Amino acid sequence: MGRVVTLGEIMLRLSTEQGQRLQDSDHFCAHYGGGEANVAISLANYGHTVSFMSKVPEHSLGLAVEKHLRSYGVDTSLLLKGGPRLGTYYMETGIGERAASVIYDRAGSSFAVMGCLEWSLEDCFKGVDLFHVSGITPALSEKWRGLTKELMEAAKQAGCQISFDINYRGKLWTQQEAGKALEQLLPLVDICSAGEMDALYLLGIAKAPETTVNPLIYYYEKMQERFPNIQTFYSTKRTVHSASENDLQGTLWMKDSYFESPLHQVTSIVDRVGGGDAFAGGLLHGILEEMQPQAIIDFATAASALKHTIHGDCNQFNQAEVASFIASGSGKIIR
Ligand SMILES: O=C(O)C(=O)C[C@H](O)[C@H](O)CO
Repeated sequence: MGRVVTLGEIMLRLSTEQGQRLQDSDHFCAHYGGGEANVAISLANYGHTVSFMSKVPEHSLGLAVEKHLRSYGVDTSLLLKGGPRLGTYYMETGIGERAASVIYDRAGSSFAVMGCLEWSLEDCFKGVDLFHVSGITPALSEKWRGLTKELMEAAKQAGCQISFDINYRGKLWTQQEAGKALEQLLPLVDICSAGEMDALYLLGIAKAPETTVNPLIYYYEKMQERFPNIQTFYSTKRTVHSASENDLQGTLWMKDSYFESPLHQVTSIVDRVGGGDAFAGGLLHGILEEMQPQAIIDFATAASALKHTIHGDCNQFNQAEVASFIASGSGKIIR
């Protein structure tokens, strides 16, 4: 089992009941979530030793976040307390033809307004195998662009592998801002979640020629040419039939070869937020456990499919449960 640190913002999510509009709701379901916190929880579920680096206010909501993380076995010794507020987001839950929609209320949060690194970096990364970050953090402020890079450099110097999920959030920054930041950050990365849209719109890679048999392989190769330090790329291919029915397939570029999982026909989706984080968590688990590439992508995709059956942002299945879901062939899998 590995030792992992993830960094990012965690928020209170308030979501409507299915069939309700946000403006008409008189009650909400409360969950806590954030891309990198969700990955931390997945990895802790699989038995890794995981710490989550963030900052939350010193009041009941900060305490609730701490309890949430600890309930999944995530170490909170790097969770700083203080600052003005906890970021929040509202979700109008989707159903059928109507997709879910999100409103962020996170400006000025304790994490977003951090102006310097308040951790002792030597202690953070000593003995740590993997440091996981996502593009959500540098999107929060100009300051965080620099701080993210400093943290990645410190982790790298301490011998950690660096995992980065591009996780582009158009509500937080423009494609130009993201592209510029990625040029700075990706040279430090070993494992990267990036797909066709990221290659085209953030990294400025030209569209694959019409004759390309598998454009994704083309984009993975082009991204690796640009950032040869990145040995592993991964992403999901999702076909959305409705808010409650998606086809999901995981893809992986590793050891200069392409792997893809069986196609999962995910129906009766309860909550797809965090599906990508469950996928990343499964992928990183496979890498930490030195599984074969095909087994890694199968595990990660199955973990993501399972997450879609659970309310809230985080994956709540352990290693044995994901493995038995794969073994039973349950769910609709097309091979
Ligand atoms: O959108 C964000 O910034 C979040 O971190 C909220 C969710 O937890 C995240 O989108 C799930 O990937």
